[in-house]
Amino acid sequence: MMKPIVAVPADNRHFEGYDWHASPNQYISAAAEGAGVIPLIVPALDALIDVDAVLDRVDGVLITGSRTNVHPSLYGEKETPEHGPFDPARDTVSLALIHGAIERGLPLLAICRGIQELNVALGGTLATEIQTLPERMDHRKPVTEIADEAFAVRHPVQVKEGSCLAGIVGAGAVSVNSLHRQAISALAPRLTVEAVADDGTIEAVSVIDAKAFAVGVQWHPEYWFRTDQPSGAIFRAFGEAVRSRLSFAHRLKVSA
Ligand SMILES: N[C@@H](CCC(=O)NCCCC(=O)O)C(=O)O
Repeated sequence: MMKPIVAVPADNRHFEGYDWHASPNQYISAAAEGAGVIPLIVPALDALIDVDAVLDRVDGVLITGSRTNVHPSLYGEKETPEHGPFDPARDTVSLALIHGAIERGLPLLAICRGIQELNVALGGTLATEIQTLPERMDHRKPVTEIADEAFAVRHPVQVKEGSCLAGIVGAGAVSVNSLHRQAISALAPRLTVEAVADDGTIEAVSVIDAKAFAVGVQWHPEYWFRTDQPSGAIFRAFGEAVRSRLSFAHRLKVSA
């Protein structure tokens, strides 16, 4: 069977004097090696990207984390300095990929900014600077230049019995890393909670009645997919869902 292709929305970045459509290697490598798929970075060019044309050609969607935040106007809030920085072109492409993947039954894995985009795409809201809210832990990235320290496992989440994630990593406590200052506030009506942190932060969700794997996690399984069992299992499960979608589409084509 052909290798499946998974769409990954790019971030807009400026470095070396150029504007780039870029995606961090940790997601691209985890998709290629951990899930066994071909990652296809989709430029964040706002409405110039025909997302339907992309979705016609791919077998799954991986939404990455990013330092930027979803623009608050997309969930009905006024912009403040605390909401930034933004990447509105990524918002446009990413939210369209999420909508399209769910509609078409393409497997979807959404990580960090990705779970936040998934919640906003389906009508939920986000809280910002969650470390300032009563009884909440500090979920922000540790201050260090060493990536292994920044992405080190920091706190447990409780994975719910009977959830999609429990079928992958087991129910109960799973240790995760944490590099975010926003989190889900009002949960979108089509989402169900799969895991929570001890301070009540929603750490994982899935789409109710999804036609395929459709999971979001607030942590970063992509960083440790080679060495951490639950992280590797999430990427393997995503890869299996994508392969089974490709073989289903292939069978349909052959029988047509
Ligand atoms: N902007 C959101 C999303 C956080 C996220 O995706 N972090 C990954 C970036 C990690 C880094 O800073 O290197 C938030 O802060 O909640």
